[in-house]
Amino acid sequence: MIIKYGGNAMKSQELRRAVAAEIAALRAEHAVVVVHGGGPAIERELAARDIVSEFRGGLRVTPPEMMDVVEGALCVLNKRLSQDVGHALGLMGRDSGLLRAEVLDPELGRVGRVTGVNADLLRTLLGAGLTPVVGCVAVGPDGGALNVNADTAAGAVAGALAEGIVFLTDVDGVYRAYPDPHSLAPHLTRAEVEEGVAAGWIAGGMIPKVRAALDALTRGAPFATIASGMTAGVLAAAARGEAGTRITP
Ligand SMILES: Nc1ncnc2c1ncn2[C@@H]1O[C@H](COP(=O)(O)OP(=O)(O)O)[C@@H](O)[C@H]1O
Ligand SMILES: CC(=O)N[C@@H](CCC(=O)OP(=O)(O)O)C(=O)O
Repeated sequence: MIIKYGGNAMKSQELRRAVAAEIAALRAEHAVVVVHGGGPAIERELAARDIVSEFRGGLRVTPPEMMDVVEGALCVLNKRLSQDVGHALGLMGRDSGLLRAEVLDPELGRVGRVTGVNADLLRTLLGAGLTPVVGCVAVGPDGGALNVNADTAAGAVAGALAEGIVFLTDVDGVYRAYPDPHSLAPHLTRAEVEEGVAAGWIAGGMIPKVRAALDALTRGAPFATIASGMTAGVLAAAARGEAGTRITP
């Protein structure tokens, strides 16, 4: 199972440790790959350098000189997360071509579109009893780093391994009338997701998540679920289809 773990589900050290404990518990029954982002950690490092960043279509415009700061922040987080999870190996997408990418749009700078995943490396690590913890920086055709939205990176990994994925975030799933928690959709089809994005009831940071979920399903993942990282037992429940919003083809 692939777990996408992003900024909103790691707001405090307590939450980070709680999610790590959930992941460790899930390993008793499932081989697990963690793919993480860390928007707030990136923001902190940029702010410390008086750098203001701009988002277009949910993606951080990443000029070349900003890339080192983004990568540095994610690398530090990667080591913390893999230590929290235990029996883990923290890697960036740049290691051994784990995530290969090309420039998505020159206007966005060093932002990548994933073109390949080294699934064999992930299978080797899993076979050795290690949990890969993957940071969302890919290697580009020029050998340099590319900044990939972590939802997109996680969806690509789930598709490459043809395994289910859970996107952990700070809401219980996709609401039909955000932020009314009673409007949580337990299931959404591809057509309903497309309608939600077009109509605007799926917005902001939820758009890359549902798009990555659909991409994973297209590539062969058996399920894609969006769920809250703040709920105890969420991963086991999501694996059974009993938590969050499960997106189906
Ligand atoms: N229909 C919706 N249902 C739930 N959340 C939504 C919806 N539309 C937009 N959102 C927003 O998407 C956010 C989750 O995306 P994001 O902040 O990028 O999460 P993360 O940092 O965990 O990747 C929610 O906190 C909420 O503000
Ligand atoms: C291109 C792009 O936008 N990359 C993201 C990568 C981190 C990320 O996606 O982190 P969350 O999962 O916490 O949102 C960024 O720079 O913020």
